[in-house]
Amino acid sequence: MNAIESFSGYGLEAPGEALKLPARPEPLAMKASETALIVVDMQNAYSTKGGYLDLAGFDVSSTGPVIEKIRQALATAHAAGIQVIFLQNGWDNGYVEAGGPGSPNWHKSNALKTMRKRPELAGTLLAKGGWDYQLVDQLTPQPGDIVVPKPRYSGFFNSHLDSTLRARGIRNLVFTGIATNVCVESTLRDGFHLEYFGVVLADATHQAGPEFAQQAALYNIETFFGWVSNVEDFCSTFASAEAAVSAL
Ligand SMILES: NC(=O)N/C=C\C(=O)O
Repeated sequence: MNAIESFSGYGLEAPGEALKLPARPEPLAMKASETALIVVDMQNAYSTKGGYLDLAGFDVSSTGPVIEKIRQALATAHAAGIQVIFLQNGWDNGYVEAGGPGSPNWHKSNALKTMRKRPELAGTLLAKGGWDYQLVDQLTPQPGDIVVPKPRYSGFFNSHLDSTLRARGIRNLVFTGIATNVCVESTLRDGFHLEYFGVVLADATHQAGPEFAQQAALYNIETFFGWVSNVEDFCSTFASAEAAVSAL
């Protein structure tokens, strides 16, 4: 019996059968009705040439397969009745939400730093309404999906993510998106401290920076904050929930 199997719930029994997702360091039992698929920041900024990460000098040349893996995970989540949540990172076009010099974000954000270094880019990176901020065309939210804007790396800060999840009785968060070592890991870590069970689908994520950053993030998650699985196992595990939903 793993940690989740021994948990008795909120007092209200969530519908559906608990399925066992193969994961490291051990399988995880989850009900589709208590699970959300979180798609982290799949915006032009993070996965498209000419977007913020590319302009700031990060390699985005191998994000294509990640988009495809996320599409597969989304198809399974939709069919299985798993709530899909898209996180979308950025700020108002006046950058008030980014914080001024009194905020560490103003000093550390490579988007803000890149715009300060290259004034011709001012107002273009991660600004609401702009191309850079938009979700990539291949991953358009479907009816019923929820988009949660966020102004910091962690999806739990200055956002409605926590209340959105709690209101739906969701306690398992399945993570995909970019970047594994920044917004994915930050959100999963904060989720851990808020008592959510976080699992990352490694092949549906990509790091910002060298490959060792991906490995380090996955190591941290597997060892300290959550679980690591992959898209194939996610899809085959929830195929039976899919069958149950289509039989309704
Ligand atoms: N989505 C992310 O992981 N973002 C990483 C860096 C940034 O937003 O500056």
